[in-house]
Amino acid sequence: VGSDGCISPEIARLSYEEWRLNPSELLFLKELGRGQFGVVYLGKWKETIKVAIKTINEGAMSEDDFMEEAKLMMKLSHPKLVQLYGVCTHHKPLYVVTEFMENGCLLNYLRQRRGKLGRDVLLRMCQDVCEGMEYLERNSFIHRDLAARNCLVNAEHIVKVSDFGMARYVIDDEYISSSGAKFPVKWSSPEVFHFKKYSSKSDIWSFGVLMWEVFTEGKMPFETKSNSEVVHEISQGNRLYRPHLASHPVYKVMYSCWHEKPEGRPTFAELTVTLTDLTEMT
Ligand SMILES: CS(=O)(=O)c1ccc(C(=O)Nc2cccc(-c3cn4ccnc4c(Nc4ccc(C(=O)N5CCOCC5)cc4)n3)c2)cc1
Repeated sequence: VGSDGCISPEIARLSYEEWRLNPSELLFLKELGRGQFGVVYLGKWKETIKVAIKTINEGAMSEDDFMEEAKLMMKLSHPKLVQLYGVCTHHKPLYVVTEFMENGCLLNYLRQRRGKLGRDVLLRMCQDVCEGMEYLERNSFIHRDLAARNCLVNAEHIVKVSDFGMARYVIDDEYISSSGAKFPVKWSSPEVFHFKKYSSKSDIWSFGVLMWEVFTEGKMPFETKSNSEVVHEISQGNRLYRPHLASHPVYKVMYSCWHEKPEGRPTFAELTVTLTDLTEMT
């Protein structure tokens, strides 16, 4: 931890010297929205670099546990992961500073552009997410809340995975308890909504639902059903329908992610190959 109380990685992409995240070097420009932990701002760092600054409301996050994990999270670096630049523990609220993504979250992006995105673009978005997730799988890092709302789109319309692992630090019983209103049941595999047994194979289930979100251009899965009705449906073997924009080969891929047994589902490494083959085919 630096003298200013900030843990900060070297930001290799931006420069070669060690960058220290000093709160006095952060400039808040405008509010981007409200996240799970608090307000998210567009900011500038050292007057030049655009960043996203997530303020962490007191009581919203298990901060000590997060700080421990942050050191590892900063080492995770991949073109399809939203890069964590640093954390400022100098004062309250805590700031989590990441790479800025100009086009906001994937879910809103899909809804804003409904009817305007070709199937090839939708498939490439799924590939972007799959590449980021394959890197996490390779590093034995489980996301725990993969969904279109937790992916972001940059100025080049590249989709990146965000908030990986952050679900572990949320302090909100409605979100933590599998019977809570905010628990992401519609993105959860059976072993997760029954036993909270998280793995890269439960991330695969969520990825299948994310593919469904992409190919329905941002619809809510099981739109008319409550969480408990979804648990019943899935336990009966029922699954999400084929979106109109999804070809049968594309639907086969997302459907393979919803095998009842984790071992019956593909890995992200296998999915990146399958999705690339699909691109060459169509
Ligand atoms: C449950 S969990 O997994 O722990 C968890 C989930 C989510 C969060 C969280 O921070 N969410 C959250 C909420 C708001 C903004 C963010 C958020 C985070 N970011 C990180 C990098 N970039 C961004 C960004 N960019 C945006 C957002 C909105 C716009 C915008 O105004 N647009 C309007 C015009 O069209 C283009 C878009 C533009 C850029 N928004 C993140 C935190 C934790």
